[in-house]
Amino acid sequence: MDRIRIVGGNQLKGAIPISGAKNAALPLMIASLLTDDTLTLDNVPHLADVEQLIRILGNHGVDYSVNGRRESQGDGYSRTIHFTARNIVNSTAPYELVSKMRASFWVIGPLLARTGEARVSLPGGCAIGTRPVDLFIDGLKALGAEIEIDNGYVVARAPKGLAGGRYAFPKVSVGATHVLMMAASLAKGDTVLENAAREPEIVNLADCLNAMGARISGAGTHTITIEGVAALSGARHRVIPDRIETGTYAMAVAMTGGDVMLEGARPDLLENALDVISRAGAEIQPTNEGIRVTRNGAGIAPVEVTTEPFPGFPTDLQAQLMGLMTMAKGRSRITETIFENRFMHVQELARLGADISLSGQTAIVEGVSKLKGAPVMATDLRASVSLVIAGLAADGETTVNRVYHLDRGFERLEEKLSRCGAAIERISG
Ligand SMILES: CC(=O)N[C@H]1[C@@H](OP(=O)(O)OP(=O)(O)OC[C@H]2O[C@@H](n3ccc(=O)[nH]c3=O)[C@H](O)[C@@H]2O)O[C@H](CO)[C@@H](O)[C@@H]1O
Ligand SMILES: C=C(OP(=O)(O)O)C(=O)O
Repeated sequence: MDRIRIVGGNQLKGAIPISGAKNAALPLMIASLLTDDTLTLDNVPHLADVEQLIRILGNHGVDYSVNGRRESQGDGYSRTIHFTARNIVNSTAPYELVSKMRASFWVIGPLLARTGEARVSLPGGCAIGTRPVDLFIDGLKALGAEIEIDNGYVVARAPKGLAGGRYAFPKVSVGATHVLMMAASLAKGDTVLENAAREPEIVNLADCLNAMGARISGAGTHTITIEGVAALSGARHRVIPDRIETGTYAMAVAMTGGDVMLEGARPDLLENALDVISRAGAEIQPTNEGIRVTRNGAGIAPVEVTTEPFPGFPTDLQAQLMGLMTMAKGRSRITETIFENRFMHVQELARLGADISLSGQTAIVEGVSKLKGAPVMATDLRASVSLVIAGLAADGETTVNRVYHLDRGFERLEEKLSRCGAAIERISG
């Protein structure tokens, strides 16, 4: 199993290219199930989750080629992939595939809309929380689907097709908003989604669906309206830059000090997080090339932050912020409101010398003047990169184990950081 070895203490200086967003690429790839035409996606990141979803879509009959070839592009960076679902050969998504990646549950919307039936395994819980699917079920029922749970599978049927409807989410859900937007695009009549998620990835998907012929308005606001159409066509669409990767590297620079250009990053995708990072003492400068992050001289200032749906501070940056705050000059408070169990990095950060206590859903971080390298274990995707951030500033050597978590969502992390002067390497095997 691969590990990441870091010797802390180097400042970061240089440029980091920001990859296409994992959380935008996944729903866009799933949208290819909605048409028998080719959907071409540019800027698809080279990540374990993307490779896994390619396998899952293949099970339903989606063929793909990468820049005209079936294999990945040599350099391993974000690439163009063509997806074609000429026929849906299988509307069952089995447990073995769905359990490996939660977002694969989202195939339920397009499969049901296109074929009138879908049998998708319940994804089960995951390290960060129980993550139920009740909102997907209630939302699809509002579009006329008949749904039952059978043997661990959600079995959804709409023999005469889906019909437009109104659904008000009792709680904001990114995944359920993606799924209902896709399903409603092929329903008969109009759909209104209230209290919809407003994340940039929702807007990216709506733009792509509209390019395929859908009629969606209001994406990015609380209320999304979808006029159903009889069929969707192919399109070419670009995956937005990864705002979580952007925020992660900005925090890494805030942690080590230095001067890094985050190439291709879009400040409008993470205003709240950038504000927090500048309150912590880093200088954030949007430019034509991306976002320049610098921190010279002054130390890290403590902050009080609560995670919220977009445009609030993202839960996917909570662990990284905690890594940064371990060395702040004072006490920080970080409250997690999205997932009930997203604090597993606390124990691992403590192994590096961090002083963190938990009070319910709030972590109280007393900044320390020094961290000391140690072997640590990644427990989930964002937790793993919080350990990298801490390791970059810790004295001596930190080894991050279970790097497969990191590979789900960070393209060539060790290469991007070592090019900026970090002493970081992957140890294979
Ligand atoms: C692949 C992807 O894009 N993943 C992101 C997506 O996950 P995901 O789409 O799974 O997250 P949701 O927005 O759905 O979850 C938000 C909250 O709603 C709850 N919930 C959700 C659905 C449901 O049917 N019932 C229910 O109770 C969840 O357990 C959670 O507490 O948004 C999360 C919140 O920004 C991010 O952390 C994830 O990185
Ligand atoms: C939690 C995440 O992903 P997923 O929803 O796929 O678990 C994430 O990207 O941080």
